[in-house]
Amino acid sequence: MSCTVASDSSIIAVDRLEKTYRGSSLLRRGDVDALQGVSLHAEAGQVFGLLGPNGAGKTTLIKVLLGVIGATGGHASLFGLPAGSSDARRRVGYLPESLRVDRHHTARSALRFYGRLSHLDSPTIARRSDELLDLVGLARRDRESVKRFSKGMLQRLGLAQALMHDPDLLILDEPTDGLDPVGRSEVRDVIEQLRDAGKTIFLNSHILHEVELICTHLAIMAKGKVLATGPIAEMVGTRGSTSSQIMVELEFELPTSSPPVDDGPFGDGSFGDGSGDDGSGGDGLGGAVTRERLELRILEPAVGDSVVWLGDPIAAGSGQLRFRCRFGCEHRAAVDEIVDRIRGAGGSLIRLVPHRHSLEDTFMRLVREQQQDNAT
Ligand SMILES: Nc1ncnc2c1ncn2[C@@H]1O[C@H](COP(=O)(O)OP(=O)(O)OP(=O)(O)O)[C@@H](O)[C@H]1O
Repeated sequence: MSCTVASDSSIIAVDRLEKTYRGSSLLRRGDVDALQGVSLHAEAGQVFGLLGPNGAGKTTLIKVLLGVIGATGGHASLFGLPAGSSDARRRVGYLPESLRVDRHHTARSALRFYGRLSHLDSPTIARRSDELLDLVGLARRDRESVKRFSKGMLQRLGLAQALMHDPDLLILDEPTDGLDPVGRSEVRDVIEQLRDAGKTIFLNSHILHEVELICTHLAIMAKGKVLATGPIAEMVGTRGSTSSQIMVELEFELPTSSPPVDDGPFGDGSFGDGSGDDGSGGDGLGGAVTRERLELRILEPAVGDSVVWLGDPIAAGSGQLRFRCRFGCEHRAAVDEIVDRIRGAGGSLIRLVPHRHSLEDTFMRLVREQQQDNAT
């Protein structure tokens, strides 16, 4: 899944970047390798999320991109220009994790202040302020003291300040952190509008759900390393995912007239023998049903013989038992096989919903694998 080849349209290109914070013998503090060969790239129009647990190196990477600190190895560029150079910096808007706007400001006077910092002239400041206050939903509260603003409103004002000089790239440090659900959704709406307007956005977050909702592309970091990077659909989907497991939710009915497990509806009380010798290819399938319980079992070379679902009917009526189960298997053929067997036993399929892996599944697996690697 790792894909680090920069192209001509790369807005951000990071290549084997390293950053070591030097320790101090006086303070008995050792060196910290915050970035250990980080490579990633973001293209124009992407919303690129940097996801990682505390201490992963996300803020350090953003600081290097903004030129706040220098790298100790590797290379980082924005728009093909060295990260931190004034030409690159001019084309970037930045929203820090907690922007402190002086309490005496109104939203409009704050934007005037930031516009002047960006050396914009007064007519441009007035025009951009109108556009941006409208975009972030503060047009009607523009002359109110920011003292009365909620955290969400302050964050939206922060987005407006980052956009004053109409940058090509927006870098957002934890843009929804500390906001309530309403505030988060409002900030997300603004980011989505910017994405639709074609802005490139690079954001850093440890909120998995937010990243999944907003981002088109992603890098997962832990302990100074990129564990995976690519389009978000690949990170959470089944196709091309680092895990090929398919999660399936299945709802079906079986006739109640079937005898109990020892002499069940699948001939000898079970279906399949799990050996793979039953014409189901390499993926054997086993299962058993009684009036009360149904057991689905899949034998696959990758996972071995395992009971994947064992459960009670969710409803009974008019000669039918209804079951709902959710299970994971490595091969699509196994899903087809289960469906065929249910039909073959006189059952009928009500629903079959393939589930994507959640980003959390992918994230937790990668971080756990890294922890295991470090432990060995
Ligand atoms: N100025 C510094 N001096 C020494 N070590 C530092 C400094 N800044 C960060 N670190 C260390 O570098 C590592 C990466 O920190 P960084 O803040 O980049 O991670 P992060 O992913 O942004 O974490 P968080 O989500 O907690 O902000 C951590 O071990 C941190 O303690």
